[in-house]
Amino acid sequence: MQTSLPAPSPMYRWAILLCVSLAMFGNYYVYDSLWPVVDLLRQDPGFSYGQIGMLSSAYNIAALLVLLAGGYFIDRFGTKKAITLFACICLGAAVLTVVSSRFEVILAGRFLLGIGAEPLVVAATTVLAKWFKGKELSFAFGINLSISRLGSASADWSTSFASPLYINWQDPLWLATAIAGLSVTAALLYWVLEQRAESRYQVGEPQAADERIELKNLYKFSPSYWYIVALCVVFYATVFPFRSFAIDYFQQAHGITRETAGLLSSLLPVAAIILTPLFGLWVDRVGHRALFMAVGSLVMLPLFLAVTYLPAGPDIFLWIPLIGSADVPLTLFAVIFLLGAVFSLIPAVMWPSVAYIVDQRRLGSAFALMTLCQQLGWAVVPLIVGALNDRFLAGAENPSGYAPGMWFYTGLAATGLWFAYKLWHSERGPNGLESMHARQGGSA
Ligand SMILES: C[C@H](NC(=O)[C@@H](N)CCCCN)C(=O)O
Repeated sequence: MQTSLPAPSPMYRWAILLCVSLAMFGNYYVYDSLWPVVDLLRQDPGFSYGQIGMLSSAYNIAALLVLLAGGYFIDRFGTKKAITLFACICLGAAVLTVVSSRFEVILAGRFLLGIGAEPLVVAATTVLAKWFKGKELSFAFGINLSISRLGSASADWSTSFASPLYINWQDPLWLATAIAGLSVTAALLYWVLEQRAESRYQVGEPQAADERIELKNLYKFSPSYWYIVALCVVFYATVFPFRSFAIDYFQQAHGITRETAGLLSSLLPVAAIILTPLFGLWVDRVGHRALFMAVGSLVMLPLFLAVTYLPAGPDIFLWIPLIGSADVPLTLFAVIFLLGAVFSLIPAVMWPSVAYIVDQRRLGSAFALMTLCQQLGWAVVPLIVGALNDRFLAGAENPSGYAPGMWFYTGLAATGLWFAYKLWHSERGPNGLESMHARQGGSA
């Protein structure tokens, strides 16, 4: 066992965080770069909405197929090789998506992106857990997530800052390909830093050479892990699909314009960019991770019914610097702002919590399994909500037709609250997740 090496300096750890976050920025940018060219894809290659839907699903199907193997690869071959390989796959996917107008080629590009991008998220989370556990893990994860979400937001904003490219569908995707190149560069820099650290510093928990974990034990986890996974599934199965339907919902059910609806909806990632690291910093200081997750779930619980049944209230002036401004109904603003706060709080606490309850050697597998379960919920819920909206004839003439979908989201949020409570209940002891925070060294 190597225990005599010093711990890395804070500067070194933040350099690692920066490289990994830049790789994630590119990852999120490439994923979201397709949505602003949807209308151009419909005009020139002439794709249908059904085909666009397939481009979206191809990513999730690929992720479902590859995640467990991806987690194994990370734990078996290490994060240096994993991050670099997955970033290269994302770059290959970006190229494949842009080189041809043939639907099958673009579909293959999005499928390949699912193979690289989701395991890249898992590998990045594993790196942060290794380098920051017991220090400022939630804060570091929050910074990483903010930079990732900035990638998503930048893809949306590229319609403004790169507007000359939007004369055809390919040029914006070439920009995305260049940004995927930045991801690969950041991954290689991370490799160099990690390699250098191996001979100089003790990073993470010391491991004996013969401590390699057996494949059959790789996916055996405690009940607390499964409570976190269950919360993850219902949380993302609520927030991601709600976000997909939000702009249309605001237009149809609340009679606001597309521009205002878009601005309102963008409040969610914008709030997350700002608040996620702050919540991370807070939870690192005070611990009580399970309690924070329960509070987040509780805040989320009434939001979908509030947006359905509360009066719209007076208009307030919403201004997002560099993006735009509009008058928005107070109730919608309050609901989206609170949802944005929950979208910052729960991820900032939930993902790092796994690092405190799972053995470091199995973290890649643990994150991969959690992400796989997340994909399932995220894939199924939009189908259910879409079917409910169709069944109850939701639309501008019948806004109450959206209510069953909103009740469904509320049911999911209640289920999330239940799992957060179960987690809190099982982690209350002196060695539980509740008592771990940075000042204590944060180790289990
Ligand atoms: C950290 C978490 N990541 C995920 O949920 C990923 N599986 C999905 C990434 C989506 C890429 N646009 C998050 O983003 O909250």
